[in-house]
Amino acid sequence: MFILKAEIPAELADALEAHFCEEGLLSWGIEFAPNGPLFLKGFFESEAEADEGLAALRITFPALPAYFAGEQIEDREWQEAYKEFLKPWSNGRLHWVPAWERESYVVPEGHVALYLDAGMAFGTGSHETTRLMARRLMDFAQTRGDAYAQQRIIDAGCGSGILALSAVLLGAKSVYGFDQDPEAIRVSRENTLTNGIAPEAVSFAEAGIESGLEGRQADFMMANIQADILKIHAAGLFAAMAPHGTLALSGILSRELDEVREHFNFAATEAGITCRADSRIDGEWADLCLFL
Ligand SMILES: C[S@@+](CC[C@H](N)C(=O)[O-])C[C@H]1O[C@@H](n2cnc3c(N)ncnc32)[C@H](O)[C@@H]1O
Repeated sequence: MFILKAEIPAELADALEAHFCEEGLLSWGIEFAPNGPLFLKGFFESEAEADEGLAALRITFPALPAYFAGEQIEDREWQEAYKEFLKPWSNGRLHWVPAWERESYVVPEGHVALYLDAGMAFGTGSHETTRLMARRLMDFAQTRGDAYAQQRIIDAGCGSGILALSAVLLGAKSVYGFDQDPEAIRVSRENTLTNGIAPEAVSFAEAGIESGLEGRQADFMMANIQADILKIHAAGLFAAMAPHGTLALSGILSRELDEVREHFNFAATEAGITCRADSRIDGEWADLCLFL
C-alpha cells in the first residue's frame, strides 16, 4: 500500500469530497482534525498508481499543493488499520457487520444482520449518509407494517448494495438497485450471494439514473448520491415514484440542505405533486425525505 498525503487549504475540502463521491474515487479521502490543518490522503497499490491518481486529480483541481509526501506501508498493517476502523453498526433490528466478524458476531433474537465486504465500492456502512438512509428505510418498513413485504423498493446509486440488501433482510420481496459503476454491481451481487439472500427478491443493474429508472415505479426510493446530481435528476426521480410513495435522498451536506429542499419543492410543484418534507442531520451530512 502506498499513501500520498498533503496539507490542503480548507476551501478545497468540500469540493474535493463532492468530487470523490460523484466520481466514486474511493482511493482518496480527507483527514479532518478538530481545529487542525486538513490533509488530503490517497491510498494506492503502488507508487506508480499513486502518481497516476494524483495527475488525474490535478486536472480537476490545479490548485492542489505542489508537494505531496509519499509513504509505503505493509499491506498487513493497512488491513489491520482498516479492520480497526470498520465496526459493526445497528439500528433497531438491522445490523451491519464486516464480513470478517461473521463468525464471532452475535445477532440478537429476532434481529437481522447483513455481512458486508464493500471491496472497492462505496457502502461499508460507516458513512453518515448510508446510516441516514437506513433509518428512513426502517421507518418506512415500520409504517407500512404487514404491507412492507409487497412494496417496490429502489436503491439508486446502490454502491455495495448495502441499502437494497438491508431492505430485503427487513422483509421486502421486490427490491431493485442500480449504479453507474460496474464494480458496485459486481460487489452488490457478491454480497447477495454471500449473505444467502434469495436472488428473486433483489436485482441489480449497471445504469445511470435515467436509464436505471426507466419504466420503474417505487413505493420507496433511496438515493444516496451527491446533491448536485440529485438536483439534476429531480424530475426523473419524482416520475418514478408511485402515488403516496416515499423518496429518501442523501449525499447532501448540511449546508446544502435548504437549497436542495427548495429545488425539490419546486420540482414537485412542476410535476403536480404535493409532498411533505422532513430532514435529519448527522454531523455535516443531511437527508431529505419526501412523503408524497
Ligand atoms: C455515496 S455512494 C452510495 C452507496 C450506497 N447506496 C450507500 O448508501 O452507502 C453513491 C453511489 O452512487 C453512484 N452514482 C453516482 N452518480 C450516479 C448516477 N448518475 N447514476 C447511477 N449511479 C450513480 C456511485 O457510483 C456510488 O456508488
